[in-house]
Amino acid sequence: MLEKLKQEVYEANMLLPKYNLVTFTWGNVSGIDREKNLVVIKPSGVAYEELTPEQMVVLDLEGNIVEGDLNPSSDTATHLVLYKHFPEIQGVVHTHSPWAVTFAQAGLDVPAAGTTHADTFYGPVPVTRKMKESEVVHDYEKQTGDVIVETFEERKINPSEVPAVLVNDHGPFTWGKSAEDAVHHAVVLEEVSKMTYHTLQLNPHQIDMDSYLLDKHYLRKHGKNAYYGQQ
Ligand SMILES: O=C(CO)[C@@H](O)[C@@H](O)COP(=O)(O)O
Repeated sequence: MLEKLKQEVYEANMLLPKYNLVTFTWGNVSGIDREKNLVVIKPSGVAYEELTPEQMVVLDLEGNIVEGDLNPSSDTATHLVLYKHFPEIQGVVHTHSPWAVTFAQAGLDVPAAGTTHADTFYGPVPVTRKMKESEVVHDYEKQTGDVIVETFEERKINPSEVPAVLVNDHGPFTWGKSAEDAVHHAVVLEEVSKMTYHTLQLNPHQIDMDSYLLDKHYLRKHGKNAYYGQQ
């Protein structure tokens, strides 16, 4: 079942070591079939060198395993919350990539500091609030997803325009129109986090780019005015 999606999700997972986004097994990618409402995700704790498409785990949106011999990623419940609340997304990525984690651990947004950022993210990549003890001890992974959704709702951020978040004290989640697209956003987030960290060292003032430049760079690649199609 879902052999094509399993292959796509497997290939997207293998992009994480290719782009140096994971150490050991600190990351996972999933994809969804929106017609069947089934999610395919990396199994928990399996080394990338040993990963195969057949090992991908299939679940329904309530987290019931439909197919697979291995345990799904421990972050599965967070992925499921994102699929339920952001209906336009088809892939989700979680990593512990170091520059994005640096901002998450500092409890800071990644500000929109230049055009590299603006080509992909239409504004700062937000950091969530810290999680409460009750949220950590009970249903931690689902509550992680809930805190991400809360952040986008409270700050009125469109998840299609900013397809990434930093979970406070933890790390990045990204999403996209496919599993591969979500990995693309994870790569860009890591690169802009690194650049912005260094920019802040050189000049901690006036780091936010002008809104007209943000508009120019984001809108020429995305939305109805995109002149060379959707990215
Ligand atoms: O967030 C964490 C650990 O803090 C997990 O994403 C990471 O260890 C990967 O777990 P899985 O192997 O996907 O279960």
